[in-house]
Formats: sequence, structure tokens, C-alpha cells
Amino acid sequence: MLSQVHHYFPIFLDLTNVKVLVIGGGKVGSKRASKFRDYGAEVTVVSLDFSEDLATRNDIIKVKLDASILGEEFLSKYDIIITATSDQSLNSRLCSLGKSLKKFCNNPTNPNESSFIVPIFYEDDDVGIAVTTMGKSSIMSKVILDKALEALKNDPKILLEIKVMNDVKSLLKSKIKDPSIRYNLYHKIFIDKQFESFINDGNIDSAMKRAEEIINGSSF
Ligand SMILES: C[C@@]1(CC(=O)O)C2=NC(=C\c3[nH]c(c(CCC(=O)O)c3CC(=O)O)Cc3[nH]c(c(CC(=O)O)c3CCC(=O)O)/C=C3\N/C(=C\2)[C@@H](CCC(=O)O)[C@]3(C)CC(=O)O)/[C@H]1CCC(=O)O
Ligand SMILES: NC(=O)c1ccc[n+]([C@@H]2O[C@H](COP(=O)([O-])OP(=O)(O)OC[C@H]3O[C@@H](n4cnc5c(N)ncnc54)[C@H](O)[C@@H]3O)[C@@H](O)[C@H]2O)c1
Repeated sequence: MLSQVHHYFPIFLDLTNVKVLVIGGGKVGSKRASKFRDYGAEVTVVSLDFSEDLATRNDIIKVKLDASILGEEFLSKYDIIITATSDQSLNSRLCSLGKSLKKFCNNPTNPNESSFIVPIFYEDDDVGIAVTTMGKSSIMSKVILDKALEALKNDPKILLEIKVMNDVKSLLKSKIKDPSIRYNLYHKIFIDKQFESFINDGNIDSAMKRAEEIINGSSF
């Protein structure tokens, strides 16, 4: 953590109503524009030309323009800026201008200039996993992600336990007002041997009954 290398704080963002500007509508810009749009952002792409993928997306705003004329007033309208043209010095200049306006900027041609990295990721209703090798190799990030997903697939108990622990949390919230007591009980239930053994047998009803027993038996 304390080395000289640039470090990035991982977060999972809700992109609803977030305004994203992608500069450059080629292979990299199109992929990022589509991904951000698919996750709910309002996406505008400024480019000299647009990939076929982008041309077919009528949910993404396209502006045909030489991005070298873009200035503060235009960039100010967006929350996130992605600089993906084939002109590296233009990418650097616009990303730097964006950051000076306190915008988050991603420069896929130079992670060191980026305020955030777009990781290799997987997410569904229960689990989100994002991997980066700090820009060293997206191929190796994919290898790591595949290993993590394989480990999850080989241990279906974990997915079951996520659902049960979520139900336990709801039960605790309905029965106990004090969050610190809830927190302690949540951990007590999680490490309880009987609770664990019901989960191992896939017996959710009994696991929930055991959780209730622990909650009712606690002195609060
Ligand atoms: C997730 C994904 C997002 C996306 O692009 O949407 C992504 N790269 C993807 C694909 C991909 N990337 C590259 C190839 C060509 C083959 C190869 O060489 O691998 C392909 C394949 C393809 O395009 O299909 C090469 C490459 N990548 C970067 C550079 C620049 C440099 O290293 O300087 C170069 C050299 C470019 C050049 O030649 O100039 C940099 C970045 N790429 C990142 C993310 C970030 C780091 C993530 C990490 O730490 O792992 C970071 C730092 C940018 C950032 O900050 O966002 C997407 C996942 C696809 C999947 O699922 O597999
Ligand atoms: N991060 C990654 O994963 C990754 C992967 C491959 C390539 N890259 C880098 O990303 C950059 C883009 O790669 P690509 O494969 O998408 O290239 P590309 O040639 O497919 O697309 C470049 C786009 O930039 C636009 N453009 C160029 N100059 C412009 C200007 N002045 N104003 C507006 N638009 C302009 C072009 O019209 C084109 O649509 C390259 O610098 C490449 O090295 C990054």
C-alpha cells in the first residue's frame, strides 16, 4: 500500500443518470461506451468516425467532431470522461483538462494518468468481482477472474450462504433495534456449528430456525 506505485480504490458504482463522455468512437471507445450505457449511464461519444457497433446504438448520443477543439465548457457538462482516440497526446491533454475540472477521467492509453481503471469484471444479482493488474495485463486479469469464478462454481454452498445470511440480516433487523447487538449476533450465527451444518446439508429452513433460536436466546 505504501509503495510509490499509483494505487486505486475499488468501488462499485451506480451509473444511473451519470453523464459519461467518451472521446474516440473506435474499438476501445465503442466497447467502453456500450458497457457504461448498458449499466445505466447517459453516454455521449465524440469522434471523427464511429464503429459499426456504435452506429447501431440509438441509446448513445454521437457527435461527429474533431475533439482537439473541445474545451472546459464542453467537458464541464460530464461527470466521467474517457479519452479513447488514437491520438495519445490528445488523450493526455483532454484527460488532464478533465481532471483539472474535478471530473473522473479514464485514459485507456495510459493508466497512470487515469483517475480510475476499468477492471475486468463479473457481476450478477448476488456477487460482483472486479480484477485489475494495475494496467499490467488485461489478459492476466482475465485469468485471475476465471480462477475466482471457477472457485465459486466449485463451492455452490457459498452462493446459498449469501442468500441465507441476507435472510438472517432481514430477520435481525425486524427483531432487534440496536445495530451493535445485531452485528454481534450476525457473527455469532455465522460461526454457529449447528447453523453451519444445516447450510452444508442445504437445509435452509432448519438453518433459519437455528438463527431464530440464537436471536431469541440472546439477552438483549
Ligand atoms: C477490461 C477491459 C476494458 C475495456 O477495454 O472495455 C480492459 N482491457 C480490455 C481489453 C484489452 N486490452 C488490451 C487488449 C489487446 C490485447 C492485450 O495486449 O491484452 C484488449 C483486448 C480487446 O480489446 O479485446 C491491451 C491494453 N490494455 C491497456 C493498454 C494500455 C497500456 O497498457 O498502457 C493496452 C495496450 C494497448 C496498446 O497496444 O496501446 C490498458 C488497460 N486495459 C484495461 C481494461 C485497464 C487495465 C485492466 C487491468 O489492470 O487488467 C487499462 C489500464 C485501461 C483502463 O484504465 O481502463 C477490456 C477487457 C476485455 C476482456 O474481458 O478480456
Ligand atoms: N485499454 C485498452 O484496453 C486498449 C486496448 C487496445 C488499444 N488501446 C489504445 O486505445 C486507443 C484507441 O484504440 P482503438 O483500437 O479504439 O483505435 P481505433 O483506431 O479503432 O479508434 C480511434 C478512434 O479515435 C477517433 N479519433 C482520432 N482522432 C480524433 C480526434 N482528433 N477527434 C475525435 N476523434 C478522433 C477516430 O475517429 C477513431 O474512431 C489507442 O491509443 C490504443 O493504443 C487501449
